[in-house]
Amino acid sequence: MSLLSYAPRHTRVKICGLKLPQDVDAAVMAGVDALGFVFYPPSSRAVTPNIAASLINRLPVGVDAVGLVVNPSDAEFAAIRAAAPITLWQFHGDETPERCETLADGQPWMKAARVGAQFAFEEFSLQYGLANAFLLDALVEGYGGGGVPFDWQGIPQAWISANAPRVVLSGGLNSHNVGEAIARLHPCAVDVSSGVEISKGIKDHALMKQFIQSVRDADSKQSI
Ligand SMILES: O=C(O)c1ccccc1NCC(=O)[C@H](O)[C@H](O)COP(=O)(O)O
Repeated sequence: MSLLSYAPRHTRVKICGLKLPQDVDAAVMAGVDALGFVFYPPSSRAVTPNIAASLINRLPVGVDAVGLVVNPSDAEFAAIRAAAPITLWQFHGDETPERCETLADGQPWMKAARVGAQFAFEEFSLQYGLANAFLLDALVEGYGGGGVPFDWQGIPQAWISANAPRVVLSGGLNSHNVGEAIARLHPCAVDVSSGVEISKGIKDHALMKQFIQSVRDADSKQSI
C-alpha cells in the first residue's frame, strides 16, 4: 500500500536513507511502506541514481520508492529520473511549489517543512497546497536527517485536525517516542532515519523492526 494512502489506525511507515540491499530486504520483511533514497551528495546517506535503481528493483509492489532531493538542478533531477524508478518525490530543500510541480511532472510529491519555533503551519499548507503530503521535519543545521524532534505541541490543533491525513511526521523519531507522536497527532505516516541507525548512515535491522512494532502497538491503541 502506498505511503500516502491514509487509513485511520494504520499509520504508514517510511524508512529513509537506505544504501545496502540487505537493509532494504530487512525493512521490507519488517513491513515498511516506503523507503527513502537520498540524492544529496553531501549526505552520508547519499546514493547514486544507479545504486538506487538496483535497490528499488528489490522492492515488492506497493512499497514506495521515495526520491529525496535538495534543490536539484534540471540535469541532476533528469539523471535520477532516468535511472531510478521513483514512485514518490520528497523535496527537502528550498524548492518553490511551482518548481516541485514542474519537476514531479504528474508524479506524487511531498514537501518537507523544517519546523522551528514560530513555524507558520497555515501559510505553509496554503503555499504548498498542491503537494500530496506535508512532511514535517525539525529545523536543523543543513537540510535534514538530523535525528532531532521538534516541539509537537507547537502544531496548532486546528491545523493538525484539518491536515492529519496529509501529514508525514519526521524528525528524531525512534521506537520510544513514535507511539506518543501517533497518539497526539494521528499522522498519515511517520518517517525515520537516525532513529533506526547505530551510527550516522548505518541502519540496524533490530531497530527497524522495533520501530515498526512500536507503530503497530500505537495504532492498536488509537481510539479515532
Ligand atoms: O538524511 C539526510 O542526510 C538528509 C539530507 C538532506 C535532507 C534530508 C535528509 N534526510 C531526511 C530524512 O532522512 C527523513 O526524511 C527524516 O527527516 C528523518 O530524519 P531523522 O530525524 O534522522 O529521523
